[in-house]
Amino acid sequence: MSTYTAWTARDSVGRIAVPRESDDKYSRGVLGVITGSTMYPGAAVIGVEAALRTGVGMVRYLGPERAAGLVLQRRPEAVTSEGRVQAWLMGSGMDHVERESLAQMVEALAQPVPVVLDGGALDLYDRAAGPVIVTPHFRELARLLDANLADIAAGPAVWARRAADELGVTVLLKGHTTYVAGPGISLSTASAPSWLATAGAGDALAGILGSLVATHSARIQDDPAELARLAASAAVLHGLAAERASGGGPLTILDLAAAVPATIAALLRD
Ligand SMILES: NC(=O)C1=CN([C@@H]2O[C@H](COP(=O)(O)OP(=O)(O)OC[C@H]3O[C@@H](n4cnc5c(N)ncnc54)[C@H](OP(=O)(O)O)[C@@H]3O)[C@@H](O)[C@H]2O)[C@@H](O)CC1
Ligand SMILES: Nc1ncnc2c1ncn2[C@@H]1O[C@H](COP(=O)(O)OP(=O)(O)O)[C@@H](O)[C@H]1O
Repeated sequence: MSTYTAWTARDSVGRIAVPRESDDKYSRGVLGVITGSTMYPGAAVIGVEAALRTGVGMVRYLGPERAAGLVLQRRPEAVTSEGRVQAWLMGSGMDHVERESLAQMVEALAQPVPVVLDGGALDLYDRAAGPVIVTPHFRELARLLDANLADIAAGPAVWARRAADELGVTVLLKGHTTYVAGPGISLSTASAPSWLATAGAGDALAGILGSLVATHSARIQDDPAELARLAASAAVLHGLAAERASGGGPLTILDLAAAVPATIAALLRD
């Protein structure tokens, strides 16, 4: 039996790193990003956009050339040179079989920093030297565990917990309700409108989470359960930004990303 604690907007406020006077771009945290592919470059653009909108010192984007060009066109703030990072985000918009960035991902995974594994990089969890969070939807979790999709859809809370225990990582299982299971911790949140069921929504969540992880890298090393709290906070932010972008109607994912700064400002104010 898995008992989940509801994670709220109020709980999430403490997971937003507000810069101090003494901060610079490096001390705030640098997120390394290896996402997108020649086939799906849009996922890279969305993830980087969402990460920057969430507030991080720098994004280093190291994905395929076509995606890098589009990322830079949209976000010239992104840096495409290698260098030190406080966390990695990888896999969104990547085919899990034909991974053109596999060598870069394996090299990055050898670094002992926290890593967010999404989409086509989920199964690389056992190659990571640092703390890992995986962010599957139902179908991806079924593939990862070699389980039945219908069983997962019928009991996502139980399956998120089971996946965390079996794989030895923190799991964020996506859906109308998001379930997060980590070491000794199970959290759930359902702050998102169903308008969020649109392509690219998961890529934005991964970017928001990457940003929160990069700005709390040291805290995660000290307390492994912190990764779950950050993940639940990312899902809350994602849901509230979706609500703001939607206003009761349809939304696009870049509108969601654009709504993240005001969502954070409102959370910090209230
Ligand atoms: N902006 C970007 O760059 C974005 C890029 N993205 C990336 O795109 C890639 C390919 O995504 P995709 O959904 O096309 O994957 P695909 O393996 O064909 O199908 C997976 C399953 O879905 C089902 N299914 C599909 N269509 C269906 C339908 N009309 N109606 C009902 N079912 C349908 C289909 O079921 P089947 O047809 O087999 O019954 C299959 O089992 C992926 O790598 C993702 O990361 C996303 O992150 C979004 C934003
Ligand atoms: N019906 C829904 N209500 C609320 N949120 C949803 C709903 N369906 C999907 N979502 C959210 O949208 C996102 C979809 O992620 P994902 O399936 O990875 O999409 P994509 O691959 O298109 O980016 C997740 O954050 C999920 O929680």
